[in-house]
Amino acid sequence: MSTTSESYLVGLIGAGITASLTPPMHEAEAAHHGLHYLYRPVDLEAIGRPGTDVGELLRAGRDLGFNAFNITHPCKQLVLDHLHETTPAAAALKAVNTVLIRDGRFIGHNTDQTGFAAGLAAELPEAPKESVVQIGTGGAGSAVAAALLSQGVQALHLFDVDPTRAAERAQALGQMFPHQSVAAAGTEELPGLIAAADGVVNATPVGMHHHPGTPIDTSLLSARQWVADVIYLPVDTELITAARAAGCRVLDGGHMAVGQAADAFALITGMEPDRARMRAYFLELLHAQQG
Ligand SMILES: NC(=O)C1=CN([C@@H]2O[C@H](COP(=O)(O)OP(=O)(O)OC[C@H]3O[C@@H](n4cnc5c(N)ncnc54)[C@H](O)[C@@H]3O)[C@@H](O)[C@H]2O)C=CC1
Ligand SMILES: O=C1C[C@@](O)(C(=O)O)C[C@@H](O)[C@@H]1O
Repeated sequence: MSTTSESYLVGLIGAGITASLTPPMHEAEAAHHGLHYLYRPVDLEAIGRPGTDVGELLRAGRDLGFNAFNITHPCKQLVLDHLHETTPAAAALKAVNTVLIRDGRFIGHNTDQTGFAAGLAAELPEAPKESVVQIGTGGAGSAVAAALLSQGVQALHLFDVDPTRAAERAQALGQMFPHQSVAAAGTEELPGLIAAADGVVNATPVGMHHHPGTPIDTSLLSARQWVADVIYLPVDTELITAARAAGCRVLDGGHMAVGQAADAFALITGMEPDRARMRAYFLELLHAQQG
């Protein structure tokens, strides 16, 4: 038996997340810390609820004794209206993926941003950051762009097949980071920007198992550059593989997946997780899932 002060009850609210690897990552790390910790996916598709029910589900979770929730697609923006407090970074991004429940109040954080930033700092600590090109400016891309700027990228060039989205993101991020340069890039200037950049980041779905290919012409890459991907299905995307072959340093998408989970775990428990151990377990889970 355990009381609410001795155990943790956590959930993930989102659509199509029943097979997510985040719940087992949290539970395995908690076991290493000797914690009673249960983490349940609350799959909107499985329970037939729309994303707009996220506030109702949060309040039900609070009443049932949950300590925290991760929040994912399609609720990262919808949840904002239901929070009592939001960190300045998450408020600026207008996206929350972690809600702590403290004294009945909901406090929103964004560990997608901090998780990507932590992976970049740990894996590519010496990476030059004068100029970076990021492809894709959707949900994950917004958090990644803010992470890149928070890590000191001086000039960030954003490209998206939806140029309006890239322009809006560039403007919003420019306001968040007024001392750095953020600009939307056009199709014609992209090859030149990629060839000249210190780093190239993919935040599109291109490269996933069901969406093969690379989002850029990889012949533009050279050994002095670093390349990051957000995709982790597979971990070794065509982009990461081509970048490695060109001699580039790489950051695969598994680092963001583990980083967001590790940062949420730290916020929920107040304990520092062993990130290398979480990464090793994550890779084990991925391999098992792929048979
Ligand atoms: N590692 C992690 O923890 C996470 C990884 N992801 C990955 O991020 C990927 C993107 O997810 P979201 O941002 O949620 O999707 P999204 O649909 O919100 O954004 C994708 C963006 O990429 C753009 N895009 C698509 N193809 C493009 C191309 N060829 N060139 C330029 N832009 C292109 C779209 O117009 C859109 O703006 C997912 O496929 C997933 O694999 C997502 C969340 C967390
Ligand atoms: O978007 C994601 C991915 C996720 O939903 C998952 O299933 O691993 C977990 C969320 O915390 C994170 O923000």
